[in-house]
Amino acid sequence: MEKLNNANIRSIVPLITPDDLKEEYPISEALTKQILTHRNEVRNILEKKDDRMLAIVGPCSIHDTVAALDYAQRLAELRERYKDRLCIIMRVYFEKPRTALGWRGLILDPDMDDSYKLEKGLRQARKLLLEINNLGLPTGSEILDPIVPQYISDLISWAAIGARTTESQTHRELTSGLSMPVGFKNGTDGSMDVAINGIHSAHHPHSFIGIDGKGQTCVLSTEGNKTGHPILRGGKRGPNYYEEIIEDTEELLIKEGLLPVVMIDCSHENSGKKYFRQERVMNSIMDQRSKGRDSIVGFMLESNIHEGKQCIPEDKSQLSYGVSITDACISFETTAKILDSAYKVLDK
Ligand SMILES: O=C[C@H](O)[C@H](O)COP(=O)(O)O
Ligand SMILES: C=C(OP(=O)(O)O)C(=O)O
Repeated sequence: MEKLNNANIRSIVPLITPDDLKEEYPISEALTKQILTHRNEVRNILEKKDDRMLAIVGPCSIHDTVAALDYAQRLAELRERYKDRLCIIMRVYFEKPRTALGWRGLILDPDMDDSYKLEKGLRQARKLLLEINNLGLPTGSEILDPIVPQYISDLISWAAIGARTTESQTHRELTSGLSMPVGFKNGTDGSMDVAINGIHSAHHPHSFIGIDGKGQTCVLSTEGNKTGHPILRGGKRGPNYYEEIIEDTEELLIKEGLLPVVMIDCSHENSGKKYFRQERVMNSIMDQRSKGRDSIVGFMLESNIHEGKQCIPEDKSQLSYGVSITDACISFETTAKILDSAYKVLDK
């Protein structure tokens, strides 16, 4: 007989609970204090109580945790070297929102073969976040699935809502309950109003359905998250890191009763998805900062050990080490050069 319920569901498999995963990979008291400090650093920069710039730097997506830790060790050195002018946070993206179809990220599909071993993905993600934070390096990630934060968000110091979900009620409500500062990307079409509406919505308390640490379905009632800020990532009409656009955005934010602060994503439509153009965007950002436009409080770079991107091969042993399997990235060498130049501008 034709099924009435779950007609299109192939299987339902129970998943480890957030509490059980946290027991396997616990956060120490020292790390808890460190992450609270890192989140406060980010908040202070966003509130302009600290004039350093936020630098969210790292791979478009994590697919190889060994290479990610190798990258983190290199970035941790730069964080320490430039800490008086830059607050460097590693981009540790485990979930990929897709325009249509494509690999969904390490948590959903760690083996990159549509086998969707989620429990393995969650374990790898939590373990890696602990390892990176243990280097003294804070982590930043996109929040995509509304349940996943219960498993890993205690290890994240800054988060983003992506361009494809910035208009989503679910993500705005979810953000209102998140503990770290959260940026909203402008929409894929370039619209800033969806990001501003997202920031306003997330400021407020909400109630929605979620799970607790034991995996029990619950009504979650939130306090509201007051740390929302826009992330300019360009759109269908082109880049939005130019001076006039930043000026207009500042005016819009003030009119909306928000602090005139923005973060600029050097990648995506700000670089026309040409990874090498990120350096050009950074040059403009730093030129604007040097002329006094301190509303630009941060930037994002998609960077990996080696530049470019690769397709996911059938035989995973053929993957090139330290090369992105989603958007193309600049190399670590170029990243170090860009961060050094940014530091010199800010140090004047
Ligand atoms: O940052 C990564 C990608 O831009 C995003 O996940 C969308 O990717 P897609 O357009 O290749 O699906
Ligand atoms: C998907 C991303 O960006 P956006 O939401 O701006 O496309 C990303 O930063 O990985």
